[in-house]
Amino acid sequence: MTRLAIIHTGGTIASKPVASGGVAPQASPLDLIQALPELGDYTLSVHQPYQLPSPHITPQHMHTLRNLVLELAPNHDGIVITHGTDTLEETAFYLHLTLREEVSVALTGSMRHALEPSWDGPGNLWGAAVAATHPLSRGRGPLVVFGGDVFDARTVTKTHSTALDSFGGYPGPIGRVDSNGRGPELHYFNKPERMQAFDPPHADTHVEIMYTYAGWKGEGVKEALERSDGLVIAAMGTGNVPAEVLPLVEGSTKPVVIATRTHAGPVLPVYGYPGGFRTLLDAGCIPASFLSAHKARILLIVLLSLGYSRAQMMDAFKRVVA
Ligand SMILES: NC(=O)C[C@H](N)C(=O)O
Repeated sequence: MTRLAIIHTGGTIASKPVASGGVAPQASPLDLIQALPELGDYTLSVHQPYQLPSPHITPQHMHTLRNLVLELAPNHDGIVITHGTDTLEETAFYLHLTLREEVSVALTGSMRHALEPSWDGPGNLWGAAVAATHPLSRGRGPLVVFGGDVFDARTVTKTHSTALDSFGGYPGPIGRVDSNGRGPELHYFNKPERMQAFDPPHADTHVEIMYTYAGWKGEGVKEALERSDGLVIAAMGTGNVPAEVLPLVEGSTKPVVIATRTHAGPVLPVYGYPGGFRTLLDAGCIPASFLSAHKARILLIVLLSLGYSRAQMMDAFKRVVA
């Protein structure tokens, strides 16, 4: 039988109402497993390194998870990780950066909890189990499976705060898993680009994100650079910031990465006015390419923990989005 490991980390898929009000991740992993009889087709091993709402997940939790995946991979045909949806894409990207593509991992979660009439947990778990163990998935790196869509970990993002179909991203899904009435059918349209896996010793470097807005004069940049190991700025458009921000990052000894706050597209050195991305490049900033600010932060954490120089960081950011 196909050997499947399920790693439960919390999130709405593991949540139920709590006495203090609202819902929180408190359910036993067995509740979810029992809700999906199809898991009887697999030899299962069940793991729960922590049980957290995903806003409580830190990069160090991601690193623990990555080590657990490495431990389980040799004895399983696929690994599913259940996770809260709020930071699922950050964990998926950490795994994308730190696992070799042969390791078959699929992350999933749910938008409704088990006591709501439309609980999407079992269906999403089923899709993730099919994708994680399917021979066609091998070599595609960590995947995110949600509502039948299969996404690669680099481009996927949460696009809606409540809808069941809450994951998307640019350019979109790379595959689709459905039931044909007798069993699963998985199709791929695309293969994610991969790179060599980084092997960071830990993930506890401190990187902050600042978000640009019209009229920002760079309040907080100096303090953020003082207390952190590096900074990511979610800049406007192709990577531009108000003129006042330029002198604050110029010649910084800490790495400053520039991403775009738009939902898709790269940063590019088009504009040469003060604060235009061309001037930020001249000031020593590192382009995040197509990465969102929160994914650029994950990559910067990995590179800092490896002790990369600024030139090596520039190169790594280029290669992650080849
Ligand atoms: N749908 C969810 O899982 C959201 C939840 N707040 C979490 O990320 O843990």
